[in-house]
Amino acid sequence: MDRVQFHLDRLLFEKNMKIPDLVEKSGVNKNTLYAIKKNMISRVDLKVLQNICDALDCSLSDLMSYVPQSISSSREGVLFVLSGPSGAGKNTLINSLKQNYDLGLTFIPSFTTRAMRPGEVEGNPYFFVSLKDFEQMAARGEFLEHEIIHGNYYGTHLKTYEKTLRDGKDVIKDIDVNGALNLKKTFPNNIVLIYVRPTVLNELEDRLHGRGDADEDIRRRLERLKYEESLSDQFDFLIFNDDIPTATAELAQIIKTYTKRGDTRDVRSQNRVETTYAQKAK
Ligand SMILES: Nc1ncnc2c1ncn2[C@@H]1O[C@H](COP(=O)(O)OP(=O)(O)OP(=O)(O)O)[C@@H](O)[C@H]1O
Ligand SMILES: Nc1nc2c(ncn2[C@@H]2O[C@H](COP(=O)(O)O)[C@@H](O)[C@H]2O)c(=O)[nH]1
Repeated sequence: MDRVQFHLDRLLFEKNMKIPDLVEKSGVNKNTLYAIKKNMISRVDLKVLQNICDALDCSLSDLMSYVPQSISSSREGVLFVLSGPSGAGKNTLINSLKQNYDLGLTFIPSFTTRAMRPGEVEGNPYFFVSLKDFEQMAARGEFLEHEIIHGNYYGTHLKTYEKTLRDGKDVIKDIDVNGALNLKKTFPNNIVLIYVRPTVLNELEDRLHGRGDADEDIRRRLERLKYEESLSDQFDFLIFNDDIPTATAELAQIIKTYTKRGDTRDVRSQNRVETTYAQKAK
């Protein structure tokens, strides 16, 4: 597996640029850029990296990350990742699962720079840190992956994931689409990616209003919807969260299938469930 991962795809999206724009701005060969974008390059000149970073006005840690062998080869626990548009109900389903099913899942809080919402506390669902502290943690390589989403930073804590999965514990966490797909490269054999959305996407706005989000924040969150939807077919399952108990049951069913005691922990070898609501996305 690729333990060095490039994030050029995301950076281009964020800068609203295409490969030809970057060729022009960086002077780097088109084929090299495509290979980096697809994470299909095994060696690269430092000057090339420098030119790309200059052209995108980003740091090397924005462009690429490194996953240590110790974590990339972990096969112990299974990591269930919920992604999807803001307001889809990912956290609602995780909480509903905790309350209604005893599946022995561990939830690992991420670190974020966003402000606490009413009802949230330190360590649940996040560790809330300043931008400076987050950047220092990122520079020290403490994150398995990190992303800027809706203007805030979010990061998964490498050591905690390493220990929890190595201890054989199954983990559930909501992660944005980029983070989810990056984690799939890190844990190709013991990750299940689940995309959550309401059948009618227009409902998202009402849900976010209902949650108490500010108008400006809602606008920013929904701006990402098209991008998120464009990646949904890369997920293993799609859950339509229209009715919370039904969607929770679908989620529980997927999890039970992958965590049966006595089964191999290599989730690739297990059959996937197909039900009315939880559909294999491809
Ligand atoms: N099936 C549903 N029907 C109606 N409302 C729902 C449903 N599921 C969740 N909600 C409500 O929608 C709002 C957003 O849900 P939630 O915070 O779980 O979304 P999320 O996907 O975790 O969002 P984000 O990505 O912004 O963290 C909450 O107020 C929640 O109560
Ligand atoms: N890439 C990552 N995405 C994360 C992480 N923790 C949460 N998230 C995602 O961020 C958005 C916004 O969350 P909110 O709590 O501010 O509404 C949502 O899509 C989460 O799934 C993380 O560690 N890495």
